Amino acid sequence: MRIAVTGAAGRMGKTNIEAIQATDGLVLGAAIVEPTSSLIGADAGEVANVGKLGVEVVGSLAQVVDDFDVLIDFTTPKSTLANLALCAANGKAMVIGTTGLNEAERNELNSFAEQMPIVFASNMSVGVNLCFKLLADAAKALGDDYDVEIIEAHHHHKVDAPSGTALSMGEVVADALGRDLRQCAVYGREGQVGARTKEEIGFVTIRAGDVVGDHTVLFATEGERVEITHKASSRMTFAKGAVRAASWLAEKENGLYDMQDVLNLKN
Ligand SMILES: NC(=O)C1=CN([C@@H]2O[C@H](COP(=O)(O)OP(=O)(O)OC[C@H]3O[C@@H](n4cnc5c(N)ncnc54)[C@H](OP(=O)(O)O)[C@@H]3O)[C@@H](O)[C@H]2O)C=CC1
Ligand SMILES: O=C(O)C1=N[C@H](C(=O)O)C[C@H](O)C1
Repeated sequence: MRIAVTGAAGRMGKTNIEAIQATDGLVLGAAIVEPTSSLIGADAGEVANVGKLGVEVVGSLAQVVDDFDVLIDFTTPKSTLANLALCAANGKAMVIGTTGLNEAERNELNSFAEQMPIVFASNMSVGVNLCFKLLADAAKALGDDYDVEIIEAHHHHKVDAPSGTALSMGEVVADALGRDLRQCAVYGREGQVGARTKEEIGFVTIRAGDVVGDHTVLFATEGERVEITHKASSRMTFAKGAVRAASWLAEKENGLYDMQDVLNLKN
């Protein structure tokens, strides 16, 4: 299977190329960077520090549309939507890890899934996807007596907040408790905000140094606290998930899938 990687010079793009290179049955078909990038023409393997791969970095996905079967895209919401349009028009599948999409952008992504198979997940790691399951169980067992707060930490380059994973965790917990996250989320607190309401789900964002990605969901009541924590120490955990999703997508029907589908964690 031939895989294309957009954002090929980014933190995840480079790691995805490394993971493709290390996976039997997958080959890098194309590597795409921004049209203004000085890396256009370079060897994609050299950009990703895995040695020459004989794939020239290009500045436009349209230019290489015949060179791949599945696109792995970890870029920006605007770039992801443009790439979706091109892949839908050309019968390609996509694995999308981009976070920070607003509601309208999410809806647009969802509608592309009628025309093509898509795996879209805020976090491709096995551990976080297991945590989603544990969180639903914990929220159902603990119920409304426990305050829920979600704390996430990432490196100082990250541009969206809260992280996509923190928001997904919030959605899982809110669903399990019969709440609508859009109504009960509280993003940071400052000043005379008043006492906490029972319903709210609070989000705390830390941006510092080179933290790859830490997430904790805290359930607290009088007398005890339960914390479910995941810590990523290497981006390779996300890249391995992305290439696993790309292989899994082969022969899949059009539709929107997530990593729970890929990992068979839904039951
Ligand atoms: N789902 C998951 O498991 C994970 C998701 N992520 C998400 O992935 C995204 C990327 O993260 P990260 O790699 O750290 O970010 P980076 O900024 O390192 O990489 C993004 C890359 O996309 C490139 N890009 C932007 N627009 C275009 C375009 N129009 N065409 C081609 N390339 C483009 C950027 O190029 P330039 O630098 O030239 O602007 C950059 O190289 C984020 O949304 C992040 O939250 C990250 C890790 C795991
Ligand atoms: O930007 C990152 O780095 C990460 N982004 C994803 C998110 O927003 O949840 C996943 C991971 O935590 C790393």
